[in-house]
Amino acid sequence: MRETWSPCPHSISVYLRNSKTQHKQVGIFLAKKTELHLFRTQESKTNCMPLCLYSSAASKKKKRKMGLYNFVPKKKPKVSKKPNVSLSSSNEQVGYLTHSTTSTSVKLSHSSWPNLEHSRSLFPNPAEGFTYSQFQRWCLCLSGLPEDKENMEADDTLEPPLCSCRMEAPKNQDVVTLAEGKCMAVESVDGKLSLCRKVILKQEMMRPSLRIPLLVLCEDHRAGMVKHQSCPGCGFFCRAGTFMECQPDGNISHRFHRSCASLIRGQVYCPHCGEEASYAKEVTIPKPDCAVPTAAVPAHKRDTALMDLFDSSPFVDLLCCLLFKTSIAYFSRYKKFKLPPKQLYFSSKRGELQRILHMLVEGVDPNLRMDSEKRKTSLHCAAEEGHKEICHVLVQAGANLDMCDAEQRTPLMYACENNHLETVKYLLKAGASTGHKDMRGSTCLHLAARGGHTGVLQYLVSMPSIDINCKDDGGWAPLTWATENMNLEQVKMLISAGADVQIRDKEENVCLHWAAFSGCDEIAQLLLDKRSDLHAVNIHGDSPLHIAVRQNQLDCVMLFLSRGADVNLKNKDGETPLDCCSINSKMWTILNTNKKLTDARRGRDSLRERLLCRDVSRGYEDVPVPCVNGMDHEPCPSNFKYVPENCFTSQVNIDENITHLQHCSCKDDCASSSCICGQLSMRCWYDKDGRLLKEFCRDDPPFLFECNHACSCWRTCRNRVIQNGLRVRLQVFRTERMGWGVRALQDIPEGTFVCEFAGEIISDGEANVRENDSYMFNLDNKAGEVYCIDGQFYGNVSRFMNHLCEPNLFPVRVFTKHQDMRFPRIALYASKAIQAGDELGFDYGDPYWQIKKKYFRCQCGSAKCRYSETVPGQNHADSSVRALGDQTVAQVEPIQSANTAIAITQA
Ligand SMILES: C[S@@+](CC[C@H](N)C(=O)[O-])C[C@H]1O[C@@H](n2cnc3c(N)ncnc32)[C@H](O)[C@@H]1O
Repeated sequence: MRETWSPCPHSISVYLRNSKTQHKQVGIFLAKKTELHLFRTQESKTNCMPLCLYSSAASKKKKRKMGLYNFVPKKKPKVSKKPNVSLSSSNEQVGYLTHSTTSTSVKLSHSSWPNLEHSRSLFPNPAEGFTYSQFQRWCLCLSGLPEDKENMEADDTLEPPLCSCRMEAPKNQDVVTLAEGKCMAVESVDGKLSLCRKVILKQEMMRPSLRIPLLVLCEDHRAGMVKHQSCPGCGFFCRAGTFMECQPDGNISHRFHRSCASLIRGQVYCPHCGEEASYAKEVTIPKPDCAVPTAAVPAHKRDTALMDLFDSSPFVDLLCCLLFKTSIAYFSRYKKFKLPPKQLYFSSKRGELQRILHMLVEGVDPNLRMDSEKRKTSLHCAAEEGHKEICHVLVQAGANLDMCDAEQRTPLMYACENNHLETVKYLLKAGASTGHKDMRGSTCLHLAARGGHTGVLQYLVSMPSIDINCKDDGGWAPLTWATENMNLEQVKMLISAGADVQIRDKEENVCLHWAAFSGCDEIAQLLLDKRSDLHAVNIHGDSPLHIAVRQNQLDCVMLFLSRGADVNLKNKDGETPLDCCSINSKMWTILNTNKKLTDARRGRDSLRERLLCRDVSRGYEDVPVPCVNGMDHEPCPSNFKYVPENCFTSQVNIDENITHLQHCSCKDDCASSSCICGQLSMRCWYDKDGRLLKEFCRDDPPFLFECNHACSCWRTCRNRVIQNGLRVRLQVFRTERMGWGVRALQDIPEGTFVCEFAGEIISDGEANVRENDSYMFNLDNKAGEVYCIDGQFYGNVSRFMNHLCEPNLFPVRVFTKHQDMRFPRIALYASKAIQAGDELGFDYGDPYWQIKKKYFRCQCGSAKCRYSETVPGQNHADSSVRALGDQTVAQVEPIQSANTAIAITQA
């Protein structure tokens, strides 16, 4: 047995030497300012009981040598006054305590531990094999914490620690196995760290620094250890670069980093020999020819990714995975102290990393819930406190990232709520889900927005999986929270990340209502610039102006009035904004003046854009489709029934047989699917945002086949877009010359699915006998009976879309639930980037205009208009308006009527 064990930082280990000069650890000391407590190791059954030391008369004073544990103080103590435990009354020293953090050395004599006989009976039998255990001082001391610097500084017995470069520990098969028989040394070469993975020949372990566990080393590094070439401060081998060298005598030199010198009471000492470091010289070691390749750092992918996060700690950076695993294996052989499992939670709260490691080694369940703490786990607690490293250790030990506590919150939610950006980053990179909702329906994004944590919010919105418009139980989206909190920066960030300014809460308030409520005119202005509806009303009929007046938010009131807010708008109680403030107040005067001016301009104002209907879809779409008219007195169209999808009004047998389809097995992308008939490609044409890929041919678009119930993919698979319905904010508006039209209320990127052309599917025969063909879209099926979609009686928002000679939409035939080629769905996609406010339209096609040009000309107003030339004898300007729902059989022959149905251009 060698005399080779060394304590880790913060620990105080006590060793006994028997008559054969063997050392035996008998307990752990907890040092406080004025007292020492010795706790028994595993051989004794009772924990935390002060004990006394076994006395050995054979102990004699020896010179303190580096690399060897000994039981006497240094011959020439550098910094020491009398130990605070008065100890020896004779030469019968029995123990030497090394406290490596504070470099405290304490001599013990049996005179200070009078109950000698009692203690002896509790000690292990020296005949038994040696065991080793190391614990942090604070691990066992409920009152003393690891960084109890005050206590440490006050200790009068400070003395520099010595290195253990020449010590060797017995081999440990677990460590060798986990190190895969490769060297665990870390080299510092010109400031860069690299992990040596050379094959080891000897399995005995060494310890370059007391801060790290015992390592197995290759022959090269073993030799380097013996030559004191590793720095005892950090444990890295000083291979090349600038280091300090202490030369206590001519033959030997001790290398260390300047910053790793031992500092005691303002004095620096060599961390190898304890000599004053002022004698040490700075040396620059040239790079060796065969430096360890830097690429040889840990292989495990996940850990490598996670280690990137630990930039504050180079040691954890490089060795986290490897050493954690070896530590686990190492410590697991020496289970000595049992802490109650709940301690894991409290240690996670306090950031007690090493204690957590011990407990996990002891087998404490990292997913243990604390009933008294809302059933949180330790990971919840570490995330809440922002202890990133502890989160990592817990996750490595098997903690469930997405475990929910009693409030249905995940650890990530706590990190977000408490603004721990680094922990948030770590948990997300480790795979935490962003989609969870707590008991109030809040997601991480809500919590970050609610708390005003801009950094966390910014990071979250950059995650592809995030649903930026997700609502909590109050119907509030993150943008609503940011608006209510008056956080302009967050509002800007959320809007630029795609947040919907028109999103409504449970009371139908839009964000502008909340900006009015909180009185932030800058945010209100931003929302209005992003086309938020100034006249949106909530379930009480209150407009943002009502709210701003009631809250006495003068700046917002002025802004709304300057933007044309309606001072005469009545809410459900019949109140105008003027009724919401006290007569003759400043607010009242402003509003009253505005009202007078408004009334004076009534004639012109009567044609100002009015909201005719909040949602022409009557709630059938996921997003409302408002209808406004600022052009004439035409009321909201009501002569059709809104249908979000195609419908049949006569008996049609759709072939729903899709068993001949090879089921799609996509997970991330659907490109693997095969065709159904040898001609049709079932390739997924959508990108991760559900937009058509750039290479999708717009001039001659192929059929699209979306995944359906027969596929083996998830409902969330990316090859499902049009089946998810309308997602884009649209508005029906009165155009100047083309009757009703549709405009975008938001920016729409190219390739986005905008809406489906939905209506009543009728046969060609039926189309021929219908009087009005203005809303027909020819399905142009090649085989079997010919069908078209008529939006006249049954239709969705697309029935209002006009022809544009410079279209911004193009139609594509899409199949979702069936593959009956007679009945494709017609999906309209953005052919270019569309800005909020732009009218939306597609090309009705040449065949349409060949017939229609006899009756009216195109009014799209484009400089590139192809169908605007006047046909002699026709009053085209008038006919265009007449054509909107007025076209009769008299104007278009039935057979022509069917032929002029809008068709996909290329078809
Ligand atoms: C599908 S509807 C479009 C909605 C229609 N504007 C309305 O008010 O209901 C098609 C009809 O709109 C009119 N229209 C569409 N695009 C036009 C254009 N570029 N020029 C003139 N009229 C157009 C024609 O009367 C056409 O028959």
